[in-house]
Amino acid sequence: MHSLPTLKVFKFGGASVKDAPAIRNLAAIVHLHQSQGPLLIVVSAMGKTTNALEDIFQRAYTGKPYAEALQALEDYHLQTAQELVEPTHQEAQPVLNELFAQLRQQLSTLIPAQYDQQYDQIVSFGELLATRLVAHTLAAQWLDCRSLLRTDSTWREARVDWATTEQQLQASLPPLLAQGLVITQGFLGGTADGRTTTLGREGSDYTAAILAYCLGAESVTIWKDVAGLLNADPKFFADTVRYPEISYQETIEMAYYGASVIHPKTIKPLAVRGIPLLVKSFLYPTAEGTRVHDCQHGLLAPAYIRKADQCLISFESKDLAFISEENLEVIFGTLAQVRLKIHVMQNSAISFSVCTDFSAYRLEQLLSLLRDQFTVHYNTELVLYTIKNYTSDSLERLTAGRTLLLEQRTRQTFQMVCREEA
Ligand SMILES: Nc1ncnc2c1ncn2[C@@H]1O[C@H](COP(=O)(O)OP(=O)(O)O)[C@@H](O)[C@H]1O
Ligand SMILES: N[C@@H](CC(=O)OP(=O)(O)O)C(=O)O
Repeated sequence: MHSLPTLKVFKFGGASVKDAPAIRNLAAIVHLHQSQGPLLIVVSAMGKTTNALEDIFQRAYTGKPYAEALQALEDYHLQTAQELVEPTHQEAQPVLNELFAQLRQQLSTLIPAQYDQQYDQIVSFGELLATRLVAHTLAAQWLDCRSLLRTDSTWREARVDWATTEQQLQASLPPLLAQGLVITQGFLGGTADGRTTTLGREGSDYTAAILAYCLGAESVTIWKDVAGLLNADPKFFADTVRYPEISYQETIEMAYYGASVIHPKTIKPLAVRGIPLLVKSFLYPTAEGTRVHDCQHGLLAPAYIRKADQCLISFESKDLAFISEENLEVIFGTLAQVRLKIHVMQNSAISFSVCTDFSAYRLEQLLSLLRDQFTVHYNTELVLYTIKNYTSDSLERLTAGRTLLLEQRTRQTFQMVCREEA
């Protein structure tokens, strides 16, 4: 493999490009590091743009009005461009106008019955817009990663074609990086026939890891609004502690259980090639942060992980038959078919329960496929909590005053499903 051993990959997420001051702060961080070797910058959509695009898409797909929401999104981008100093504004405005014209055109010609595919074509505009703005601000090269990051057509959660992606990136990136900074989009990929795919919500961290893996980079840094990888989300827990260093394995488990600071697919490619992941604060860019790498450490402080918007679905066989391997095969097959992922499962004699993300659309599909065979009950607006490396104190802290709908524990990990706090 032709690696770029001094290449650093920086990933800036929605919070770090949410407005003009944030983009200026990004530029300051980049300027600090620019002279230290080649730099590849991965950028997500601005602020909550992906949520806004999801909403606009949903409205357009179901025939509801969306013009106002689309105008607000356009104003948000143009206003941000305007607040950035010249020549960013002059240069970026026609590009943003052109992208919004394309978006309007695509929204008005959505193809029915291709929900997930159409979703990717629309929601991907967030990253296209943000990267244009950042590239103009930094006067840097803009790379459309959809032509290089090859995926299959598993819409909304595309799988990477590693061999093709590696070969294409290795052929294209070194000459570009030799000329200076390169800005590209997180979250997006492209099929062999040129259609846009997305890698799953919050997938830009994963993009950074894919690029680093394929180019044999020195490190990946993800710039966040927190001090590093903490033992809990500070938005929901007081007294969090930062892990100064942590192993790939611990991190992969935390991300898998739902620590949303790192996309769960990010770690594996980095671990395979021994590339460290640095989680750093864009608010305090010179502070230490967290180094995720191949390291040994003692027992870590218990990690509390909160996964909101969960749904607990239980299936009972209609004839009081026991839950058998045959029944489970049907249930698993149907969950896979409607693309609902199981986060926790439990069975009793005649009932089988799974905790999944809530999606009204996918739940309705599931019910229509299984209603004849099973009695299906479900509860929504639930939270799945996990404690890794739990202690009796941490269990007490989390469970006090809560009614649990489901509980499970192994030697290191405790999980419970309960109602969303009011
Ligand atoms: N264990 C954790 N450590 C640090 N932050 C966490 C953790 N779990 C969840 N978070 C949340 O992750 C957020 C940062 O991730 P995210 O919002 O995805 O960043 P971005 O979209 O800007 O890349 C933090 O603001 C914090 O609320
Ligand atoms: N913009 C996409 C991809 C992403 O990774 O975003 P962020 O880096 O802001 O989590 C999303 O919101 O899902």
